[in-house]
Amino acid sequence: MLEIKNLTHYFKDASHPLYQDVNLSFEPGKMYAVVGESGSGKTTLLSFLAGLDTPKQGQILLDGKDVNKIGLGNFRRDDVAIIFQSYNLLNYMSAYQNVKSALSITHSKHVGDKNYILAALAKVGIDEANAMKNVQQLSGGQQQRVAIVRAMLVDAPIVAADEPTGNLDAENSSAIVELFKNLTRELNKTVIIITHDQNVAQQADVQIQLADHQFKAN
Ligand SMILES: Nc1ncnc2c1ncn2[C@@H]1O[C@H](COP(=O)(O)OP(=O)(O)OP(=O)(O)O)[C@@H](O)[C@H]1O
Repeated sequence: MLEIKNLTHYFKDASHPLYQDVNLSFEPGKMYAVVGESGSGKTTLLSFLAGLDTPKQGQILLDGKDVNKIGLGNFRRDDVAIIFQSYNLLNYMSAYQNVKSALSITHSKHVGDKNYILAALAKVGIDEANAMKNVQQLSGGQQQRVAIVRAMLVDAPIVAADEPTGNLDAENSSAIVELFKNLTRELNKTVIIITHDQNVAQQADVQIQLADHQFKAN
């Protein structure tokens, strides 16, 4: 379980904190949507949960262990996979090679298992012919499906996504979130998505609203 304990953060002025003494837990097998007005601190929160930055006060714990004790480098490599709005696939490679190289970097036991990778891509609607094409020949929705498979198949228990449907139309975006949700349960991941899209947020198991220096989960 991923936990936030007594988190307080401000950038310049301690008397105007972005968050003040907040606590929150994220369970495996659940998808969380982080929502809030522009400037409410969604991206900053994700940067703490993904080990990219450290809050001024408080702790981020994974299974009871402070991520600073795990080491932020180790935490980022072993425990977190990140998905970006712009997919961030390696654009000189095929979909298959993109997933395979992520499994290789993270020393996954599935790295040599071509059928395993192709089956995962097929499940999200990328057939073998598309899996072997250069990713630049795929549509935006298809590329985001590849990015999701890539993040979900590595062993990391946490998947963090910043506006993963920001570049997609409503239909594609709903399909992508449904896919996320199914994979979250199937692979027992903790998935945390920042979104401005109310429809996306409503598909999550838990919505976390950032407002007035606090987090409200419902
Ligand atoms: N490195 C920084 N130095 C100073 N202020 C920062 C820094 N990063 C973010 N901020 C400020 O902290 C606040 C929260 O920023 P953050 O990007 O987390 O908000 P957000 O909710 O993700 O916004 P948006 O929806 O517009 O992306 C903003 O007022 C921003 O200007």
